[in-house]
Amino acid sequence: MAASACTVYTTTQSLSSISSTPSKPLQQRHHVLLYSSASRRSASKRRPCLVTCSVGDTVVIGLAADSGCGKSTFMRRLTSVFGGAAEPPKGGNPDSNTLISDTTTVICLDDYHSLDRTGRKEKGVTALDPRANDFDLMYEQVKELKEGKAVEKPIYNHVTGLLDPPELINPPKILVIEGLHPMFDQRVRDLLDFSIYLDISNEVKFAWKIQRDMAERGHSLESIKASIEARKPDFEAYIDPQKQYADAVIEVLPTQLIPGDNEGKILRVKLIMKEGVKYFSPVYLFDEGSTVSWIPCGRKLTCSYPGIKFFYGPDSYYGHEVSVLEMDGQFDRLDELIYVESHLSNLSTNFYGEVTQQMLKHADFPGSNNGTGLFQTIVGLKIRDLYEQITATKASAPLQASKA
Ligand SMILES: Nc1ncnc2c1ncn2[C@@H]1O[C@H](COP(=O)(O)OP(=O)(O)OP(=O)(O)O)[C@@H](O)[C@H]1O
Ligand SMILES: O=C(CO)[C@H](O)[C@H](O)COP(=O)(O)O
Repeated sequence: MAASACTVYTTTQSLSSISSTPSKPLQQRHHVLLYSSASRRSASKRRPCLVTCSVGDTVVIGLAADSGCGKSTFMRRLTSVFGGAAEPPKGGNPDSNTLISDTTTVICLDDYHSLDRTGRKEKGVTALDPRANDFDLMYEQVKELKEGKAVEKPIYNHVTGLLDPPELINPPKILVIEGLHPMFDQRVRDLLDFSIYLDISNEVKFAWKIQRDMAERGHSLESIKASIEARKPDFEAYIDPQKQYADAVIEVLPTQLIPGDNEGKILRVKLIMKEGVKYFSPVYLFDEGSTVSWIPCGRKLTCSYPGIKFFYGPDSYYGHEVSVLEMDGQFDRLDELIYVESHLSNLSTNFYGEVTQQMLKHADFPGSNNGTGLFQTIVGLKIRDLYEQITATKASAPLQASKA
């Protein structure tokens, strides 16, 4: 990685001298944030790095999905690929949505809600509606972080439904912005080095919501149905269209191995990978560019009913050339995944069996026995590879320039 340490700033140094002048005063754009004016003022300031920071080295990843679609689980798999645990900022707001590890910082875009729960109710808008979100601030802060500058990011408190005073976010090596709208605003989209969309079909979303909200949160079946229905129009208008911009889409559908199944327990999962994306080369099964249908069950892979079926082939997705890897069914024995792994190529692993090792390490995470866990792990490894390629390119750039 390029060892381009930036200036060590002091807290007394004028902020305007170290950050570009915004097009309009930040205070003006904050008028709908509901926390106190003192904390609002501090949110509008960008605090410089207090120790050292790297300039423009932050790789930015976008992860879009509706609520309850597995973003947190995916993030836990991703941060694990880089090693070390991800934790909320130390000594900060206990209801912070941010997760920090040695390499990654994951920020939740719910923190850019410009209307709190009451505000949304009064205005009759959902959190999915762009009018309930501050895209100007999101753009400015993601840009600042990408440029190696620290920001004071607001916090949306899911416990109280209020906007809490902001928290300091230092520029990490990898910034993940996860939530409802990472690809909605073109300015934010253009800052992303890689983007992922978790596309959970309505049937599966419903099954997962029931599992979680009935078992863990005590909601009734009727209230879950009502909340899904209420979100649908805005989901279709503002969230779902973002998948056309994603570099990788993980699509989760009911199985086709059991006709008429609507339990949502056995899943058909597709990994849709865009061709021609810089620093990203799609994974393939057996032979790159061919169309392959594969049932691995037999002597080397234990499969109980209804078995496992893989598919791989080229396709078109929103007018883009893509490669699709699909897995229908679930593993009986996770250690046998090595057999499947050995038939996949371009996995960007550091050693043979790394995918299987990662999956075994997190066998207790939801989706570990099916394509959701497998493809999330693979995308995590591809992101590590992308990060390593970007930083290697940056590190060699001054060398190339000095040779010229
Ligand atoms: N791959 C999976 N297989 C089965 N169930 C899953 C899977 N991923 C997530 N779930 C279910 O969905 C629930 C929500 O998952 P998770 O917390 O990762 O989603 P989220 O998108 O971060 O949710 P939220 O935005 O509401 O915080 C889990 O508790 C689990 O019940
Ligand atoms: O879609 C969501 C993203 O997670 C939430 O519903 C949104 O952030 C509002 O949160 P809450 O329901 O806690 O007020």
